Amino acid sequence: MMADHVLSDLQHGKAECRVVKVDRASEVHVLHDLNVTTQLRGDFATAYTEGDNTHVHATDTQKNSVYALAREHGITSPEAFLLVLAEHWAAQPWVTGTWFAAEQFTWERLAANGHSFVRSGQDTRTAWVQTYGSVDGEAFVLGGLKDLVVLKSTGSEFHGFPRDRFTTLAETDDRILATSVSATWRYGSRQARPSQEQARSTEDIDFDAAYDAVRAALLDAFATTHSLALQQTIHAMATAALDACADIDEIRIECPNKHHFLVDLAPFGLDNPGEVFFAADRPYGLISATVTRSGAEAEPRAWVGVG
Ligand SMILES: O=c1[nH]c(=O)c2[nH]c(=O)[nH]c2[nH]1
Repeated sequence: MMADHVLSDLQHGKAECRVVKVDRASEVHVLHDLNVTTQLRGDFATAYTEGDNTHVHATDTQKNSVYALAREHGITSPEAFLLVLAEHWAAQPWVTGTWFAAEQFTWERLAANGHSFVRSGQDTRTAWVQTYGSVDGEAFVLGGLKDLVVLKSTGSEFHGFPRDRFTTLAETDDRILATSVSATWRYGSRQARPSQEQARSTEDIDFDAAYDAVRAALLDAFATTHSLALQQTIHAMATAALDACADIDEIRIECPNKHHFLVDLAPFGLDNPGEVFFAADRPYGLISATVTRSGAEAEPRAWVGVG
């Protein structure tokens, strides 16, 4: 009976290792505050079928590796740190693939001295690295952000949509457009190799500069696009990001449409010329798209397991 069943998609690792690294090279300290998840793929089947753990790299060991490699290699950016983890784990026995994710929280240094900080920014930076094969196999790097909440109080319209017997939505040429942007982008494949030789090419990429350029482009496109639909704004943000950062080949954006409904104040003898809104929290529209640089190849393996 057992032989009829097929075991697949084995992965194990440690979720949400919170690591805070303080660079103390000068009196002006630098903080990196990450939430790291590790996952290994490989020849681990006998742990599942027989409880034989001979090949199982304990999730506790994976957690320890996060802290030890932070000390040995430092943390410059979430992407670079995940590449360090990938290089380490891809070289271990029985590992045929790896998957790492990180969130990075932002701290802003206070003016008083070099070692006091305030958490800043509601949005969170994200990154993923995954590898296929052992040391010289292929690796893919994604960067991103989530919870980037933006709103414009005019410059947004929505009309021309089909009407059927269930349609009640009024057409509008002036509404609030509000959303919480989740964006994930793929760095060009030349950057991503955990082997010694290819690791050098990852040094060519300034992941922090790329992140800053993409985030700024997303915000600028949101603000400056006169929107006829959130779909159009998403497309404008994605193309602006690709134009702003040559290091990325593909970007996925998902946006909830955070509806703001004009309140009918007529029962109170008041007009409402686009001033008083009810901010609904649910249900919300949910709109997404991927835009790939012209001529770049799609890399579905980069996105496996990335929600
Ligand atoms: O920008 C929008 N896109 C839609 O697809 C949609 N659907 C809807 O009801 N309102 C909106 N707004």
